Amino acid sequence: ALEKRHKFWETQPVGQFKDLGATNLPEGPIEPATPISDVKQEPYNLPNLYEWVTCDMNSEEVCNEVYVLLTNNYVEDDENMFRFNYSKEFLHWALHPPGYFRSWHIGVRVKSSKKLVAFITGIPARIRVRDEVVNMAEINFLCVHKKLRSKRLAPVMIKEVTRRVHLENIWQAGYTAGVILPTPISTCQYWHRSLNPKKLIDVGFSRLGARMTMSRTIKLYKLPESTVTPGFRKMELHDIPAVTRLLRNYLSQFIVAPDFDENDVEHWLLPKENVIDSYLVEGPETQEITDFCSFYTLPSSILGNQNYSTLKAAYSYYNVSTKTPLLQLMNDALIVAKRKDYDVFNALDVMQNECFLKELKFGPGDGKLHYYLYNYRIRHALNPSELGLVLL
Ligand SMILES: CCCCCCCCCCCCCC(=O)CSCCNC(=O)CCNC(=O)[C@H](O)C(C)(C)COP(=O)(O)OP(=O)(O)OC[C@H]1O[C@@H](n2cnc3c(N)ncnc32)[C@H](O)[C@@H]1OP(=O)(O)O
Ligand SMILES: CN(C)Cc1n[nH]c2ccc(-c3ccc(F)cc3OCCn3ccnc3)cc12
Repeated sequence: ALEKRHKFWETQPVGQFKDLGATNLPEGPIEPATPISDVKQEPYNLPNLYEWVTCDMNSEEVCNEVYVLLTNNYVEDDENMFRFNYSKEFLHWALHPPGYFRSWHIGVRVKSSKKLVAFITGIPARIRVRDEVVNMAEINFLCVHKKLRSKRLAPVMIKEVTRRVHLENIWQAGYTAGVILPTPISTCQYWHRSLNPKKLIDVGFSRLGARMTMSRTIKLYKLPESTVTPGFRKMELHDIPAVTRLLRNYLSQFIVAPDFDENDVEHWLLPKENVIDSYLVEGPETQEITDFCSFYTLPSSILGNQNYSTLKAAYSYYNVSTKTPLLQLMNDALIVAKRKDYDVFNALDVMQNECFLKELKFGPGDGKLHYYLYNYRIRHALNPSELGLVLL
């Protein structure tokens, strides 16, 4: 990463690789906020053929155009065998949290054909860094059509979303990526737990272990039909206050974590079919909520396989254990995911996930996920276990 020139990122208020050794730089904002009147009022220039469009994700038609762009042009694994296939319901959920700004859902169209060829989004989020709660934008879904790659469109998209975020008097952002950019605040490993090993091997996601037969592999990953924890049930509307208390308390131990209130918990954690699943453990006598686990649904398209077109994947989201061992709680999450026909359960090594990954038969993924803050310096990179933030 040191010899690589980052012509765009070297111009941005982010930790720079050249500053890696320096320990005298203060933690916190890199550039000060400016008066809104000093923010560039008009959009950045796009190449002539293209125009900006604000995407109303409440419009079925626009949401579908975004869905089609991402389905064909969004993130692939390193071997280009799979591509994220976020559903329309998922995109609607991901982009409409409390206080969202439609102006932060930014598209680029071809002027003549009106075809959507690029996209980038921001959503507002209160993120605590140590004991500072910072109003940030979470940036996601940056996508340039495969035919328009390597034309330096991404820097323009990034500058435009930055400008629109600044207009709302927000000066920091958080984002994650599979690529190394100046400069990660933490680098996490992702892990996969097979639920449908036969399909995973058929599509090339997994390989049959040495000295393993298919039937031995199926038996290795077998799970019980029903969950084992007494009082384990789906989260419901009336659980929001208790889940908020439980989650806020749990997340307070991490250096970087969302500062969720009840409105945020209602949006991000109340179950939504095929989008977000949340379960909790309610004590028998006291009705006290002692534990919580959640996962989101993000399928991947399987590129070039005759028998299957989609991998149904669950991604570990926020989990809290105060009474039920995290190992047992997450095993119940696996049991639920298997029963709901997921092929694989994914998790990052963030928070306390390290403690269950190996024991629950997760295998390491083939890449890393890097976490970034924009215009906010962290003196030392964090261990994944110091991160309490999961981005979609
Ligand atoms: C205060 C508010 C602040 C808000 C903004 C905060 C910052 C938000 C930042 C965004 C966070 C997004 C988070 C997110 O969405 C989750 S990460 C997923 C990103 N999307 C994909 O991987 C989809 C498939 N790939 C593409 O669509 C294109 O390859 C993209 C569009 C990725 C790059 O298009 P391209 O045609 O391949 O490339 P050029 O246009 O020629 O541009 C090359 C320049 O772009 C830099 N680049 C490449 N990938 C990047 C990435 N993932 N983040 C940031 N920068 C990235 C690259 O280093 C180079 O700059 P450098 O020369 O300096 O090295
Ligand atoms: C987080 N969010 C910003 C999407 C995103 N962008 N870039 C990424 C790179 C890796 C992961 C990731 C995160 C957790 C995980 F268990 C597996 C992952 O990727 C596997 C490789 N892969 C990529 C596409 N299909 C399969 C997500 C992302």
